[in-house]
Amino acid sequence: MQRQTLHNIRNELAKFEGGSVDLDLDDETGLAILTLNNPRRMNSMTGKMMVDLADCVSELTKWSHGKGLILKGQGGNFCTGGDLTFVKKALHYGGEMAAYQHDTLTRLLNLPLISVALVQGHTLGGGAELSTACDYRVMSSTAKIGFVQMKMGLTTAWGAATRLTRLLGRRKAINLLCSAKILTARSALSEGLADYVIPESCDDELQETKHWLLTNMCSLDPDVIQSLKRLVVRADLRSNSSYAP
Ligand SMILES: CCC(=O)SCCNC(=O)CCNC(=O)[C@H](O)C(C)(C)COP(=O)(O)OP(=O)(O)OC[C@H]1O[C@@H](n2cnc3c(N)ncnc32)[C@H](O)[C@@H]1OP(=O)(O)O
Repeated sequence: MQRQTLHNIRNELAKFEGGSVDLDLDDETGLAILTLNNPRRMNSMTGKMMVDLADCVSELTKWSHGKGLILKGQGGNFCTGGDLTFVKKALHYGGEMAAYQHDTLTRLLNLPLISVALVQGHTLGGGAELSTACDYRVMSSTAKIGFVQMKMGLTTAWGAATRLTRLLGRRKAINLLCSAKILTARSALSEGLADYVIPESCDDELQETKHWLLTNMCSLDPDVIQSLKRLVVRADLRSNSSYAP
């Protein structure tokens, strides 16, 4: 989509206030923490949060010290999708909102950083979609995740149908999207949607996720990691060139 069009959508979305998306860069570890911050509404996303997220992703593209990124929610839940108060007011703007989120989440997934969604508490609808815009999903043992949009008569709108199909294959993607079932962390792990379930005994899940990322994927220099991720993105785009965007 044209940058000018995205710019116009951005100006409209910014009018729907509430919450924020906050970015913390740590040059020493090379890890960035991206936090969805609307905890009274379970970190569901307002228009302003969509704009914040787009800005954070743009800032991350310029971060030369970066190796990894953890996307999380504030206060024990990841995200319950679109903020329904905002979504109801912006129903006439659904197509534009979807295009804007699609652009942001594609840029997020293709960042030259290894990204992990720390899935805690409720992760529903658009929240489940957001989690698929990361390379990996680490889940709290009590977390639940579900693509529940169809219960509201909606399809996924933030690109998850494409990303889930790439991640799990057609059969599993269709099943998760068309059943709207809500998976426990254990079921998500066995389906291949989650990559690691944090042990119940853990008392600092963010620290555990940082450790998992640093030891498994981010032990090399930032230059090497960023180059490898770019190669993987290029290979993925080439092998999926027949997909609609
Ligand atoms: C883009 C399209 C989409 O994302 S479609 C999917 C939209 N999301 C949903 O349908 C989830 C809606 N929320 C729920 O079903 C429940 O809140 C769930 C997550 C099951 C939690 O239930 P429970 O533990 O009883 O908490 P609760 O309902 O009292 O919620 C606490 C406060 O959070 C709010 N909240 C939660 N999710 C949203 C949301 N998506 N948009 C706006 N507000 C949300 C609730 O309204 C509640 O607020 P309040 O305390 O009543 O002021």
